Amino acid sequence: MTTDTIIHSRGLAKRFTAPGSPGKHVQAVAGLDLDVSRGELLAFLGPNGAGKSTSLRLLTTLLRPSAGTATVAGCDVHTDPAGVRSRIGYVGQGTSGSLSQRVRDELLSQGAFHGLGRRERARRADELIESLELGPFARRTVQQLSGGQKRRVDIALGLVHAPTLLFLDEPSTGLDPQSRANLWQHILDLRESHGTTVFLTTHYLDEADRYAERVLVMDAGRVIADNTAEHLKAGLAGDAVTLGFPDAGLAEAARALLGHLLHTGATQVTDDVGRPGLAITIPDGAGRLPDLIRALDAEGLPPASAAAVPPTLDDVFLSLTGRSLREADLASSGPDTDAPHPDQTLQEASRP
Ligand SMILES: Nc1ncnc2c1ncn2[C@@H]1O[C@H](COP(=O)(O)OP(=O)(O)OP(=O)(O)O)[C@@H](O)[C@H]1O
Repeated sequence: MTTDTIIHSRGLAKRFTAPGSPGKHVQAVAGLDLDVSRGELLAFLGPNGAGKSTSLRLLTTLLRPSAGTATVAGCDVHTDPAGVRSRIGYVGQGTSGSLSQRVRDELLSQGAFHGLGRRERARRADELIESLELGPFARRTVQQLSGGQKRRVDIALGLVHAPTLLFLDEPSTGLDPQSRANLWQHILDLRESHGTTVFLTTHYLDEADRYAERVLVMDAGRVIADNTAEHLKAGLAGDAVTLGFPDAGLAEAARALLGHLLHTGATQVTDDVGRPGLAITIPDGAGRLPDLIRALDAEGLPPASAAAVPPTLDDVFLSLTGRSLREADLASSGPDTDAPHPDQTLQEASRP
C-alpha cells in the first residue's frame, strides 16, 4: 500500500441470509482484493446480482463485512466507520434527498449534518449549485425536478462535505441518453477540478468503456477482470469478422481457405439476413477485410456480405464467463433478486 492508496481491501466478503429462506445463504461478495489510487475513476461492471452494490456498501461502511479487511480514505472500515463516512461521499441507487425540500435548503441541511458552519455550508451549497448547473432549479423542491436533475442533486448532496472519494451506485440508471451524457460531463468536470476519486457501478457498457479509466468486471461476487477497457478488449485478440455466402457449399469451401490463410478456425454462423456464414476473430479485422475478400474472390468464393465489428466489453464478459451480460441479467432476474432487501433502509441510514 503506498501513500497514494485511497482504498485497500483484502478478502472483503459479505454473506447474506437468503431472503425468505432461513438457513440458506447468498455469498454476495466473495473476497474483494482491491487497491485504488487517489484520483482514479473506476467502474464496477457486471450483471444484476454480481455484488457491485454490496461491494460499494461494504467500502462505505453501510454494511458490515462477514470477512476481510479494508482501509478507505485512511480509516479502517471495522474500527473507524465514522472516520470513513466523514471522508467519503456516497450516492445510492434511490433519490437520496427529501422530496419536499427545496434544492438549496436540502444542500444546507446536508452541510449541517456534516457539521459545517452556517457560512461554510452556504458557500459549499452555492459552489455545488454552480458546478452542477442547478441554479435554475435551486428554489424548486426535489420532487419538481426531472430524473437527470434529481441525480445531479444527489451527487451534489454526496459532495457537500468536499470528500476526496465519491462512491456512486448506478448514477445514470433510468436516465435518457442526453441526461446521461450531461451527468457524465458533470462527473468528469468535478473530477478535473477537484481531483476527486470516483468509484461507481454501472450496467451501461458504453459508459464503462468510454469514461472509466479502470473497469472491474464483476460476476458472482468476484472481480474477474480489472484493467482499462482498451486492455480488456485488446485481450480478446481482435475484431469479429462475419462473412455471408450464397450457399452452404461455398461457405464450407471458404472455411477451408480461411483456415489456410489465417491459421485459425472459423465458426459457422448465419449472416445478418440469414445466409450461411463464417465468423472469425482476427487482429485488425476491419483493416484486413478487403484483402480477405480479394483472396476469396480470386478462388471463386466471393462473399455475399462482410462485416468487421470491434470487440465490446460485452464480448469481454462473454469470453470470461461464457454468457453475455444481457443473458446473465436475465438469468438473475428471478422474483427473489427483484424483491427489496431487508436492509435496504441502510441507504437511508446515511442520511440526516
Ligand atoms: N440484504 C440482502 N439480503 C439478502 N441478499 C442480498 C441482500 N443484498 C443483496 N443480496 C444478494 O446479494 C447478491 C449481490 O447483490 P448486489 O445488490 O450487490 O448486486 P449488484 O451487482 O449490485 O446487482 P444490481 O446490478 O442488480 O444492482 C444478489 O444475489 C442479491 O440478491
